[in-house]
Amino acid sequence: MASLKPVSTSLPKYGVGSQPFTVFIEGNIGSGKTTFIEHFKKFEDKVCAIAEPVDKWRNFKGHNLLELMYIDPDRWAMPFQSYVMLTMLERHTQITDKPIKILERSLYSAKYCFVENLHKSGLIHDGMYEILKQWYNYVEDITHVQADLIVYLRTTPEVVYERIRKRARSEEACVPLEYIKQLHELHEDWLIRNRVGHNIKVLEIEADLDLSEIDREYKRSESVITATMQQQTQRPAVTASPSKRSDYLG
Ligand SMILES: Nc1ncnc2c1ncn2[C@@H]1O[C@H](COP(=O)(O)OP(=O)(O)O)[C@@H](O)[C@H]1O
Ligand SMILES: Nc1nc2c(ncn2[C@H]2C[C@H](O)[C@@H](COP(=O)(O)O)O2)c(=O)[nH]1
Repeated sequence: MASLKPVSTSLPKYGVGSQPFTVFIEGNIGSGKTTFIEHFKKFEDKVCAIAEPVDKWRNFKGHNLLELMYIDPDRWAMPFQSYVMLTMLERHTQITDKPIKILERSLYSAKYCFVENLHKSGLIHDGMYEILKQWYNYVEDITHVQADLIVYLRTTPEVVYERIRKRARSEEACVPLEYIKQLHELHEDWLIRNRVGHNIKVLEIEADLDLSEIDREYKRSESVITATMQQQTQRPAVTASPSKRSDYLG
């Protein structure tokens, strides 16, 4: 059978020019991403804030895929990851008329942290891993993923482990500290050591700070988001019309 031709690099990607300045909020489980995004809801006239679709994962046509992934990863980690990819891609391509889009997590944390960890831990077979990687490569070949800034809620595993226990999400009841440590190192490889060689600006937030002290970090991130947007609008707008970039926080 003739081999499929590779996707032509000359074809325009789906979604080019359709997305505004886009920020990913990344961090370990329990690092405070949802709480951080709630803080930005007060800028709702300028910010389209999109939470991670955990509810979709916990009830997909009556199936709790998140729970199935945790209790039977050999069987359910792969289908769970494929549904994560679908739901995250829906968010990356979601249209908004607001000048700033803030996403909780991204295709990239699923790829570089969770899928990597499942494979390193032997919870997904090499064949499954290769299928998922090929899906990621194809999706990135044909779809424009707007990524202008990553806000990394940097934490220590022990701190977030306690937060997860207090939050007491039933599906996470059996998550061991070792799993959180593995995810921490993969976030550090990706966002601090830049082992994947991405060129997205990363803002590191001290997310171990308690709720009573972290406000200063939220304020700092507002300033960096605004400043990064201004720097970008001084360069020719490549992937979104300048009009989408005219407004700022504040
Ligand atoms: N800075 C913080 N200090 C202490 N607890 C926090 C902080 N941020 C969030 N939490 C709490 O920790 C738990 C996880 O926060 P959440 O925002 O759901 O994290 P994520 O979305 O990253 O999993 C929640 O119970 C939340 O109330
Ligand atoms: N196996 C995977 N699990 C994932 C992925 N993305 C999120 N998750 C899990 C981790 C948590 O139990 C829950 C929500 O994450 P929070 O950090 O918001 O608490 O979903 C993934 O890609 N693979």
